[in-house]
Parts: sequence; C-alpha cells; structure tokens
Amino acid sequence: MTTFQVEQTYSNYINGEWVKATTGETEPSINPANRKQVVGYVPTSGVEDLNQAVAAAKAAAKDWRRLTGAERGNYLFQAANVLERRADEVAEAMTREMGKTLPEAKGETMRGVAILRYYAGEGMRKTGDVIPSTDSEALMFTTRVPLGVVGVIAPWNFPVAIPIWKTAPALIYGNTVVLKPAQETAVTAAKIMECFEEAGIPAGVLNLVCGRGSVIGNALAEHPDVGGITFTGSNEVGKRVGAAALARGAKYQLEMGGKNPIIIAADADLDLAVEATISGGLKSTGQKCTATSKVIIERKVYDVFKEKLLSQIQEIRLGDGMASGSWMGPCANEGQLNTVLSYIQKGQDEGAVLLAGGKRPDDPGLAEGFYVQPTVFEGVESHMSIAREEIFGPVLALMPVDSLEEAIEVANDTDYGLSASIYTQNVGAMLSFIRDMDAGLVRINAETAGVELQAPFGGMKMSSSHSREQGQAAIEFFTAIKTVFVKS
Ligand SMILES: NC(=O)C1=CN([C@@H]2O[C@H](COP(=O)(O)OP(=O)(O)OC[C@H]3O[C@@H](n4cnc5c(N)ncnc54)[C@H](OP(=O)(O)O)[C@@H]3O)[C@@H](O)[C@H]2O)C=CC1
Ligand SMILES: O=C(O)CCC(=O)C(=O)O
Repeated sequence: MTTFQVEQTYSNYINGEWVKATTGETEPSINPANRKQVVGYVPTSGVEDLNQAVAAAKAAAKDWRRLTGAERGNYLFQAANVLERRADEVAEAMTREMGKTLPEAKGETMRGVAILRYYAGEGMRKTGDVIPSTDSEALMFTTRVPLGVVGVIAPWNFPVAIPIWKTAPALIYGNTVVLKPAQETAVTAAKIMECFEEAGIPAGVLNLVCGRGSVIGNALAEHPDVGGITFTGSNEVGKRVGAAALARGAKYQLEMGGKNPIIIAADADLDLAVEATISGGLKSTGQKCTATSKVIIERKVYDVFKEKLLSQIQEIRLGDGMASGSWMGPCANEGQLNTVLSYIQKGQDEGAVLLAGGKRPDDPGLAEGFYVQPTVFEGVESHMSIAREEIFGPVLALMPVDSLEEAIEVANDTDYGLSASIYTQNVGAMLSFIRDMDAGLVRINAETAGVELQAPFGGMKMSSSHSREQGQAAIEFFTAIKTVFVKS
C-alpha cells in the first residue's frame, strides 16, 4: 500500500536541510496521463540556490573522502534498504510524474535498490595496482582519489535509475554530489533524497537543487568548484555541458541519444523477434536512449514478420500507467508528444508509408493525456529523418534488406552508436554482427533496451563522450589515478 500523496510542495535539499528556493518560486509537476492533475509543486530555483548547494558539497568533501570505502558503503546499504521499503511510493511518484506504467516504475525502483547495493559493495574493492619500479628499492603503486564535488544532471526518462547510477558511484569513490534532476521528475528526485536522508547521509554530502536546466544545469556545468559533471539527456544540451566543463578543465561524461537498430535475419525465431521489437521499441513509450527504432528485416521473412508485428501492435493497450490494464502510457510531456507527432508527419512527408498508428488515440478518456498511438512505418530509407534522428517515442521504421551484410551497413548508417540487436540462430552471423556493429552495446537474441547495472554502459559516435557508466567502469570517471612512488 503506497503512501504517495499528490499536490504536496517540495523543496531543495541542501546541507542536510529541506529549504525553499531563494526565488520563492515553485511550479506544478503535472501528470502526463491527465494534464489537469498536479502531482506536486517543485522549486524553480536560481543560481544562488545552486551556489549554496555547491558550497555545502565542497565543505562536506574533506570528511567524506576520509571515510573508508566500507563506511561510505554502509550509507548506501542503508539508502538501499529505505528505498526498498518505500518502493511503492517512489514508483507511484514516477508513474504519476512521467507516465511509465507502474510495473515498469516498480522494476526501475528496484533496479535503483540493486545499484545502491552494488556500489555499496564497491567500497570494499581494490582501487589500485602495484607496478614494478625500475628502482629495486622503491615501491610504485596506483591509488585513486575523488574528483571533489560532482554535478549530476539527470533526465526524466529513468528518474530513479539514472540519478542513482550516477550518484552511487560518485559517493562510494569519495565525491560529494549536487543533483539537478529533470524538472519533469523533480518530485521523484525528492523522494530519492528522502531515502538518503533517512539513511543518515551526512549533511552536504548529497544535495538536490531543482529548477530549469538552462539556469541550474548550466550554472552547475560552469561552476568553478565542481570537479566533474555527469550528464544524460539530449545531444544538443550534452554538447553544451561538455563544452562548459572542458573550458574550465573539469572532467565530464555525457550519455546522449541513440538510433538503435534491430536486425531480423531470415533464420530468426520470428515470434521472439517480434516480442523483442515491441518491448524494445515501445515500452516506456519509446522514451529510452536504448529504444529500438530501425527494424531491419531480411526480405525473405519481411512479410511474415510485418504481419506478426502489426497484429501484436493492435493488441497494445494505451492508458494511464496507474491502471492495471495499461501496457503503454503517455509521452512524458506535451513537448515530447509534439516532437513525436512532428516526426510522424515528417515520415509521411518524406515518403514513408504509415502502417499503424500515427496519431493521438481516439478514446475520449485519454484526451487530457499526452498519448500517441504505437506507430509503424514501412518504405523507410536511410536518408529520411525518421531513420536518422532520435524520436524518443513509440515509432518503428521497417527497412527490408537482401543480406546480413546490407543489414549491418543500414544499421551502422547513423550518427549514433548506443545499442544494437540481432535475431539469428547462425553463429557466423552473430560473430559478424559483434565484429562489425558500431555500438557500445551489441545484443544477440535480446532486445536493444535493458541495461545491466554491473556491466559498462555507453555508446560510440554521437551517443556519448566515449566514457562508460555503471559496473566497475564507473570508477574511471568518478576518480583520478595517482601514481605513487615510495623510496625510503
Ligand atoms: N537518456 C537519454 O538519452 C535522453 C535523451 N533525451 C533526448 O532529448 C530530447 C529532449 O529531451 P529534454 O528533456 O529536453 O532533454 P534535455 O537534454 O533538455 O534535458 C536533460 C537534462 O539536462 C537539463 N538541461 C536542459 N538544458 C540545460 C542546459 N542548458 N545546461 C545544463 N543542463 C540542461 C535538463 O533540465 P530540465 O529538464 O529541467 O530542462 C535535464 O535535467 C528527447 O526528445 C530525447 O531525444 C532526453 C532525455 C533522456
Ligand atoms: O535501457 C535501459 O535500461 C537504460 C536506458 C537509458 O539509459 C536511457 O534511456 O537513458
């Protein structure tokens, strides 16, 4: 039984206190399933609030980094336990704020719990290597030190998992954190912060500042006391954040968009391939950077695959993510809905053929939400916008090919390189795909989405700044290596 209450007013969390924004302003966070429902009121902070948070994080950094990894890990274990206990409430906040279905939100929240436990354990693992010196009387080894204050700029599509997979490694490796969540999901972010507060995290170690990205996110990226910035979101903003960090010599890490292909080889199990295409492309209303977007099918099985896909897509039930029968919720906000509709229009204008969906649902019960039908195009060519640009919506582009070689060429014909999948039973085809596909995640007989917290995550080409998040890869961003040479 959840205890989530709508229409509460939330504050920033700075130096261990819940404080109102110095601007005195808040704005409503509305429910994308019904624009008339206010989920909560969240602060619209100014740069002064951000400065206070960075100052608190800077002041807390000295004591925090001096704790042992095991001591820092204990705080993360505690936060995991609290989040687990409050999972229903947090998941409900997420569903009401950004629309994904409650089972998906619950799954994501439990993933947050698992991430916290994983990084809590990292506090006990090695942080360096002994390297033989050319001097026989010396000891040479590496150790790792934190960056200091880390700024986390998070998006709305995974409002629990992404802030936690950035914050937890930042903290375990000895950094203090200022989190700027997407304003769209600031209520969910406040819930996460409540869990850390209940876990007893020391004042200033983790701070939350809500407000516009152009104000708070920008000031965080430019702040001289922030040693590292980790960002997930659009390419446009990511590039700006990276440039701001680079200009002042801070470390940065950017995870941005994707244009993820699935290849259906002629020997694929078509039922499983259809299932993966639907799940990878349409779950969370297609709002994942790993979402399937280009569906590249060997011509021999094109018609059969298409019929199976279309018949299953007709069964998808759109609805409020809080309702038990809903399979797909609304887009997270009106801007996102308009983006998706404009890509659907562009697809038609550029000559693709609409096979399913393509508009808002007719059901009057959904009229106040930002819903769009699951949409399928065929006749899609690589030069078209819907084959090149990230849509971040439930839109699939079917592209027939004559061979596996052509399939990989079409799959690679994009500026992005985040995730890619193939359905085949042929080991040779699998190996060619693993070798030739330019993507940070290559998945065989599995959908493009679905990241495992203990494995490195990140993309090639325009999808990321070429660094990796999650798993043990996180240590590379959140620490700096010191090479130590000791001689008596
Ligand atoms: N996981 C991913 O790869 C994601 C990709 N996207 C892509 O981005 C598109 C637009 O989504 P949108 O939410 O606008 O993504 P943004 O890139 O605008 O937002 C991501 C984060 O950056 C913040 N931000 C916005 N402007 C600035 C700035 N000038 N400086 C620093 N931080 C800033 C946002 O704050 P605020 O929300 O308060 O503006 C949010 O916290 C989507 O259609 C999708 O294509 C979006 C989200 C996630
Ligand atoms: O597929 C996933 O589980 C993660 C996707 C993701 O990181 C994103 O959309 O930002």
